[in-house]
Amino acid sequence: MTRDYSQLFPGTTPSPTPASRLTQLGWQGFFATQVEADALARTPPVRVTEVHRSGLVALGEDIEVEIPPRDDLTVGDWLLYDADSPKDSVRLDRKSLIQRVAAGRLKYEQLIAANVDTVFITTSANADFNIARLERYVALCLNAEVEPVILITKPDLAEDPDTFVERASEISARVPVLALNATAEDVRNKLADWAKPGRTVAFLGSSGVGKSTLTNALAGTELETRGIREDDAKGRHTTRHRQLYLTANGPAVLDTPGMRELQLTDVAAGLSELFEDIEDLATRCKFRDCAHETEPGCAVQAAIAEGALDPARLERFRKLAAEETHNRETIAEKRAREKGFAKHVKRITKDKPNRR
Ligand SMILES: Nc1nc2c(ncn2[C@@H]2O[C@H](COP(=O)(O)OP(=O)(O)OP(=O)(O)O)[C@@H](O)[C@H]2O)c(=O)[nH]1
Ligand SMILES: [Zn+2]
Repeated sequence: MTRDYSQLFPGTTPSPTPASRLTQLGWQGFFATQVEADALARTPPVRVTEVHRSGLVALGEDIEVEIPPRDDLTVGDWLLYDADSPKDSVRLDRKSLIQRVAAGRLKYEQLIAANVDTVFITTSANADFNIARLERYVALCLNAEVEPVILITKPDLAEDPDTFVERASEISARVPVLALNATAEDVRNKLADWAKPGRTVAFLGSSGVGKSTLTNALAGTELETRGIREDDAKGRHTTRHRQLYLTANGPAVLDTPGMRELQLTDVAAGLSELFEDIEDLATRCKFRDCAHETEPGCAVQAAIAEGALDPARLERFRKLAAEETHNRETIAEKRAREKGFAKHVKRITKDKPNRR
């Protein structure tokens, strides 16, 4: 089976509507430029749409394949599928990667999703609205190299929806904020700047804020239903959804349980980006190790005194930074332990090649 993938390279005319299966899957120039055309024909690109303990499901232009379990892969990854040896399919470089710290005594990083373009951080214009949580999500997105957009749902039920938009807009000038009724007709139009064919989006937010309603609105009646299947392996009858939905003329929509409970891990870069105003101020403190508390010559406290910095924002920055440091240290300890163990294993399995 040889296919011509040349039309998938950037700079060529886009395929006629409806979008090709690969475009629906979120195939982009970023990935195409990583591979020679003949390699694409030999080992066609497939995208991981589901991860199970028993293996991965991946879809391509006209193939659906299963790949043995690999802990270096996650939903959204692009692979060059090797039909002769599926486990050796090569992963293409990621455009973005969302991770979390798994809960439990031993914290470890868990890959949540790869190659998401836009995360719609979703909250409602009601008691769910919480600036600190929004900041946490924004930092997480920036760190993952994902573009964050804040959506404020249920404006139709709020007395003064504009105040929520104003408050969310203060988080960062580079994060767009939109109020939208998730149950209204114009959802696709309002999200059209980000939710287009060839792109991958996800919704992040608390239960009940409208994530499913928005997902359905984007998918419309064109929701890819072949992904829904029955699983009665445990004698129970539950409907499970594919974790990556394809839409005929819209984006790929990622909907995984893992997206729901995200904590901070290794997001130092995202935090610096989000709180760059405070970091800028801190460079002007008299002492390099200033804790911005009662030190003389503290530029951060001076800004608070002048009313230029909200003390609550400094507090939130401290809390997020402390959480990030704690998570990073716990992971570093665990890695050090694992490394010791890995060395030990390597010594006894010396002749076996190590895939990672
Ligand atoms: N009036 C109004 N109702 C909304 C809006 N957004 C969501 N709802 C309603 O709120 C309820 C919860 O919406 P869901 O889409 O199920 O919320 P969710 O975020 O997917 O919730 P989980 O699946 O628990 O994570 C539904 O009854 C929606 O119709 C909105 O903007 N306006
Ligand atoms: Zn200071």
